[in-house]
Amino acid sequence: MSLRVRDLHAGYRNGEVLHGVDLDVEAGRTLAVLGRNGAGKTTLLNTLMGLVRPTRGSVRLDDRDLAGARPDRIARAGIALVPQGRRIWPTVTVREHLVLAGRRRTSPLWTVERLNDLFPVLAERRHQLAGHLSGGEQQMLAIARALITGPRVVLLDEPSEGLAPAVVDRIGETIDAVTRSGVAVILVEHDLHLVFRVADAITVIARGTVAHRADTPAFRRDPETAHRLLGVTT
Ligand SMILES: Nc1ncnc2c1ncn2[C@@H]1O[C@H](COP(=O)(O)OP(=O)(O)OP(=O)(O)O)[C@@H](O)[C@H]1O
Repeated sequence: MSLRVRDLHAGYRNGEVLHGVDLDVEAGRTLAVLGRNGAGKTTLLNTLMGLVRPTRGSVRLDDRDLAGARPDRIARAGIALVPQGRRIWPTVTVREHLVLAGRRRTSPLWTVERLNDLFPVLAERRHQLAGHLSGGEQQMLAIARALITGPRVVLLDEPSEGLAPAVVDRIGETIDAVTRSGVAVILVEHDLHLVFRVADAITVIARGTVAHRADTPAFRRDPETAHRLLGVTT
């Protein structure tokens, strides 16, 4: 399985945001997408999911081009988004989240039992309202809700946002478990500690284009590039 994105253009009424993005990710690998605020990372994930309509380019999952397809068709083809801010439903229980998402299941890879093993806290709290979970637990639920649909590619938008370091470590372990199952991950993330821990490769977006690409060890050996493109000291 591979996802190949070529020359992707997309934006909003007030203008184009992505000006021809290329990226590739394979089964069982994690690609991190980095960039300064406003670079277009969320727009990229939302375009891959069909929530923003591309104006040009291709999004090939194996031999199917999904560019321009509706989100439900993209989900059925095997792409799932864990959105920025998690978007869980506060007044719905943990179990109901998984039951509702499980109706859209396209593969039996991630069963409820398997998700319970990966997220024992969600199993314990299955009858609680999601709004009563901690931020970390809500993020686990958002990831579980994506996995239960049986995706081949999971798009994660800033999963560490607002979480304590120990909880971010758990997110890292979760991403490792997801890729070990053969699923590909595209991770948009500001926390470089998490990125360096889980990503095989890194693509940096600047002003809607790919400014840099490297495997993670090479990126770590090049702090000047990280500083120039991201404004951070690694
Ligand atoms: N719904 C929208 N309508 C119009 N413009 C938008 C919309 N969403 C984002 N934009 C604009 O698109 C550009 C890219 O935003 P985007 O959220 O994709 O960046 P980002 O790299 O994810 O930033 P951050 O790291 O802050 O989340 C910004 O200029 C933003 O103002």
